[in-house]
Amino acid sequence: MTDTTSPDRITRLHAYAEAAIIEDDALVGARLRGEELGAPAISPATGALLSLLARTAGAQHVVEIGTGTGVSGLWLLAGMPATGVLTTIDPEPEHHRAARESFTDADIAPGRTRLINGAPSDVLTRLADTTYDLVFVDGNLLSYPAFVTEAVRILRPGGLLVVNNASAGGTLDDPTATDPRTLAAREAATIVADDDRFLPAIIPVGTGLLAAAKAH
Ligand SMILES: C[S@@+](CC[C@H](N)C(=O)[O-])C[C@H]1O[C@@H](n2cnc3c(N)ncnc32)[C@H](O)[C@@H]1O
Repeated sequence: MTDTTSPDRITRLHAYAEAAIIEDDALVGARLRGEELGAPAISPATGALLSLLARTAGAQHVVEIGTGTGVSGLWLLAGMPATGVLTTIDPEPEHHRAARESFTDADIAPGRTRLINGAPSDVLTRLADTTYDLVFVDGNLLSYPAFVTEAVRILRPGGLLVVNNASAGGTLDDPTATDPRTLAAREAATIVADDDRFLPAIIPVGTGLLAAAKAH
């Protein structure tokens, strides 16, 4: 009988999940801008899953931490209703300029995106409690505990928290890894795991997604 848990098979399945997603010209352009500016984007399969989650959550009001050049934003917008608004935060003005180009290329109406340039930890504290349908956390791993704490606060009941790079680049499950990035990713996961209002799951796509639904 085939061993469905063999490392080879899992690696092939991951490769298939990524290769099965064909990105359109706007996404390809956004990804290229990210490579040029050193802002690595989520993987295609992660993007497809973000769209799926946004659509199933009926996400009208979405917050993204770590805009980059707009790859994850485009995937989120693709799953949101046409009236949905993406609020996306990044400290780098150059990344926001590139993301604006990406959104324009994809014919995203200007009113559908709110790009806030600033330190995400500061900007997040200004967002209202229990308002947002979905919060996508990306960007600086060291700040994940602060981001997740704020995300928990601003999500509405029934809202969805999605944390990118939940494996901290693959070190999270290594008990000997005690570097600050791994510790921060563990702390962020623990905040969610210890909060009885959340139903979490780790999804092995890209570098790992932590998804958690807030109780109604
Ligand atoms: C990995 S890229 C984001 C990629 C984007 N989410 C995507 O998939 O298209 C990380 C972004 O986080 C931003 N960033 C830098 N420092 C940050 C911080 N302290 N907090 C949050 N984001 C930060 C960077 O400017 C960069 O645009």
